[in-house]
Amino acid sequence: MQLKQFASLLAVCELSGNGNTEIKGIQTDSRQVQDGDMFICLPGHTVDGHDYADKAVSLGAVALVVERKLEIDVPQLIVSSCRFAMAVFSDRFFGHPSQKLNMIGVTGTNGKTTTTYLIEQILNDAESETGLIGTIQMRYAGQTFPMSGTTPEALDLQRSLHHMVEAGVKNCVMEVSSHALQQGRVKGTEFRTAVFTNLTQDHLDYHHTMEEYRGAKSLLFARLGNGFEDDLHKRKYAVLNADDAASVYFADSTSAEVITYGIDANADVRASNIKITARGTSFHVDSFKGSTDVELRMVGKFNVYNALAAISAALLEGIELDSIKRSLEAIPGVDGRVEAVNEGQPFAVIVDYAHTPDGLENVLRTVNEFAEKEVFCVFGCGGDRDRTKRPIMGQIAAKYSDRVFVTSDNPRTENPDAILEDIKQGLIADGVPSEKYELIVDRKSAIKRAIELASPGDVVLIAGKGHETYQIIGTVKTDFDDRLVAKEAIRGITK
Ligand SMILES: CC(=O)N[C@H]1[C@@H](OP(=O)(O)OP(=O)(O)OC[C@H]2O[C@@H](n3ccc(=O)[nH]c3=O)[C@H](O)[C@@H]2O)O[C@H](CO)[C@@H](O)[C@@H]1O[C@H](C)C(=O)N[C@@H](C)C(=O)N[C@H](CCC(=O)O)C(=O)O
Ligand SMILES: Nc1ncnc2c1ncn2[C@@H]1O[C@H](COP(=O)(O)OP(=O)(O)OP(=O)(O)O)[C@@H](O)[C@H]1O
Ligand SMILES: N[C@H](CCC[C@H](N)C(=O)O)C(=O)O
Ligand SMILES: [Mg+2]
Repeated sequence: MQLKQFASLLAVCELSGNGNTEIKGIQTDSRQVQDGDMFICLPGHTVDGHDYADKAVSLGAVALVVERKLEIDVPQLIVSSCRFAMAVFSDRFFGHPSQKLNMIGVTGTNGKTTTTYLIEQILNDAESETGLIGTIQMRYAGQTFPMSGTTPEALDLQRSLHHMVEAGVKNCVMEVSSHALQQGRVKGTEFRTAVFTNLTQDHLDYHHTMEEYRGAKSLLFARLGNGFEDDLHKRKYAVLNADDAASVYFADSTSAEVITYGIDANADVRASNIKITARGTSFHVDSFKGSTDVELRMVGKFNVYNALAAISAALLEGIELDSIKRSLEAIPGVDGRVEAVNEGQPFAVIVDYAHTPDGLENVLRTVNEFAEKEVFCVFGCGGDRDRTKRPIMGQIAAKYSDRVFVTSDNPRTENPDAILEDIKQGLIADGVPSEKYELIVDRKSAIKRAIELASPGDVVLIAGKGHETYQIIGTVKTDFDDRLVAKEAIRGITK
């Protein structure tokens, strides 16, 4: 594609230099630039991409996209927003891939990864080749790719969607984070269905207030378009959680047809007769396409919500309820979500990714349902992230556990002890007796200590890092896997 063709995609775009310059690829990271690339200078939260333009050119960039003209002798497109230009250019360069895929986006504070996994499985079982993008990985057509975050930047996203199209993928189910929505990472991506899981506190470091956070999430629904089509396959849907108050706001934000799911409130897809055991969760579901009973192998009432969201999205794809039921019942669970660690010890050890107040409360309520004796909770909170959730999570841990081991999550560039102190403030405010909790900054020691103190019939919940196989302390990422650390600790006591 030539530079002038990119220029023609925007109303406000000044072309400086040779418009016939051939563009072989697009890059936003100077370190990745190859010969013939166009380099887009993104003004970031920490550094400004404009400062890396020289480096990009020295590595072979033949054109720049900038918000202010740079004194570099190379053709440039001067635009008002490089982020917006990135979305438009990437979508066009890769041939509008989202229009060739059936896109299902899932947003919400908790449950996105789980819900996308359920939808992926149901669609794949129905022989509709499906790609997945989210926190744990990206995968399609038998290949898996690691992810550095939950939702990729527009450029990486459009490139990946293009590869999916080339690989013959038909559907793509992806997690859409509030950061992504706010930063326009999914601008240019056409979704057929947008699914909302729930809205509870998280990310207030970034979105400042719950209203702002909700506003970011609403963009997914607002951008759906109306999809008032005779052709069923072109219609658009908003799948909303009837039991979450934010759904009313999202229903107002969208022109698409709204399908609701829930347990308490009346809904188009509704569960009843929920039974939770240590091995799974069963429920009855009534939907606009019939009724059935489902036996999930995943525990927790929250997983009923995730299953209902997946059932709703799958029914909209025309998949039979019986087939959906079979797929859901076959799913063993999602990596690092209520994952049992079993080395033959006489107590349960559960690793879970709960890293928000609501997530922690849900998982603790769940383990309390099957704990024969005491519940021990090992958890921490991530550094350089929402600080206000820390004392609240401390209070929740103390409320639903018999013993709490406050430790480090990913401290990142914050002082790990200071994070533990923030959590402790919640415990003090609630008058939790000091014998009930310990502050152990080293996560491995905290896990070891909880496992050493556990007695037969107890449950040790290790929350916050789930599938993560690393720990970030400062800017250094080292290998760390809660499941492996727990196994090692169990072997230590059973030797
Ligand atoms: C706040 C935020 O979202 N930050 C993201 C953002 O970083 P940034 O704006 O700070 O970028 P920057 O480092 O200032 O760089 C600006 C530009 O200069 C370029 N650069 C930089 C250095 C260099 O040598 N050469 C160069 O060209 C960069 O490639 C970039 O284009 O753009 C980066 C590149 O895409 C992301 O990696 C980074 O995610 C950071 C690591 C992050 O932690 N993001 C989290 C908060 C996040 O987005 N999380 C959500 C999940 C949340 C949920 O649970 O719901 C997610 O979707 O992952
Ligand atoms: N529907 C739900 N409601 C509340 N909590 C949930 C729900 N589903 C999962 N959880 C809790 O949240 C944790 C994370 O679940 P999951 O990874 O599916 O969420 P996510 O939205 O993808 O998270 P992230 O924002 O990190 O991508 C789980 O380990 C569980 O403790
Ligand atoms: N997607 C979440 C993941 C948090 C996981 C937790 N282990 C942490 O590092 O804080 C976030 O970016 O806030
Ligand atoms: Mg996720």
